Amino acid sequence: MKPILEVTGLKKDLGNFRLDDVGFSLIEGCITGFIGVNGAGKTTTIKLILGLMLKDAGEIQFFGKDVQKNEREFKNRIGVVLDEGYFYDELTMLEMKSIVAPSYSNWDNALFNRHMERFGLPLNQKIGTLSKGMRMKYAIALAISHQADLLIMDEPTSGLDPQVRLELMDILLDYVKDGKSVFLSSHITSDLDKVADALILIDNGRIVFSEEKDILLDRHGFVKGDPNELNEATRKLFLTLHETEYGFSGVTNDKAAVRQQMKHALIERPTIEDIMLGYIRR
Ligand SMILES: Nc1ncnc2c1ncn2[C@@H]1O[C@H](COP(=O)(O)OP(=O)(O)OP(=O)(O)O)[C@@H](O)[C@H]1O
Repeated sequence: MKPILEVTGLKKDLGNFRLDDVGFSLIEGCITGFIGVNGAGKTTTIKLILGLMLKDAGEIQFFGKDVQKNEREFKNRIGVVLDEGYFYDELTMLEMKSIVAPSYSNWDNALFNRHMERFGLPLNQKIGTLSKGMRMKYAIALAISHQADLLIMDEPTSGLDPQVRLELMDILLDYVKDGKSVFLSSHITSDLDKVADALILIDNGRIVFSEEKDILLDRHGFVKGDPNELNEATRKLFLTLHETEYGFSGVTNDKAAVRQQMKHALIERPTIEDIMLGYIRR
C-alpha cells in the first residue's frame, strides 16, 4: 500500500495552542478519519497541509513530492471541502461551477454533471436556496470533478441529519472504489465506525495514534463486569473506567490481561468514540 500524503515533524505555534511534531501518512485507496475533540488541532493541521496557514517546521509530501514546491500540481490533484461559506448565494449551482472550473487544468464537465445528477442537485437552483445537506453534496461535486486523487474534508458531517450523513458516507465509499483517497476530519466518530479504513487521533496538538481501524478495534475492548473484580492491579488495565455499586464498564487496550485477571468480565467490541475518549487528556 502506497502512501499518498506524508506529513512529518509539522509544527505551528499559535500562542495559546501549539501543534507539536505532527506526523502521519495517508494510504492510497483509503478513507482516513482524523479524529479529536473540539480544539484538538484538526483544522489547523488541514490548513497547514493546504498552505492556508504557514508552518513553523515540518515536511508535507504528496506522492513523494514537497507540496510547497509543487503547489500547482498538488492543488490540481486534491479536492477540498472546508466549510459551506465560500459560495455566492445569489448564483445558481451552474453559474458557481463556471467560476470554479477554470482554476483546474483537468476539470471534467461530464463527470461534474454525472455527480450533480446522482446527488439530485438541479443545476439551475440558486445556492442560497439549498439545504445544508444539498450544499455539502454540491461542495463535494465541485471538489471531485477534476479527477482529484485525494479529497480532504474538514468536519463535513457536522450539522447534517443521519439520513444525509449516511448518503454522504456512501458517496465517499464510491469515490475510493477506484483507488482514490479521502482524509476526513470529524469529532462525530459514529460515521467513521462505518466507513473509515484508518484512524488518526490528535489531542492537544499531538498525534496520539495513527492506525488501521480494524487493528485498533481488535486491540481494544469495552469491558463490563462486577465491581468485585476491580482491584489496584486490574484497574490499571483500563484507559477509562466508570464504576457504580452495581457494576463497572471501561475501555482496555489489553484484552488478554483482562481475560486472564477478570474471569467473569464481559468484553465487547468498542466504538471509535469509546477508544478516542480513552486517550484524551482532560
Ligand atoms: N489563527 C489562530 N490564532 C490563534 N489560535 C488559533 C488560530 N486558529 C486556531 N487557533 C486555536 O488552535 C486550537 C486548535 O484549533 P483547531 O480549529 O485546529 O481545532 P479542531 O480540532 O479543528 O477543533 P474543532 O473540532 O472545534 O473544529 C484552538 O484552541 C484554537 O482556538
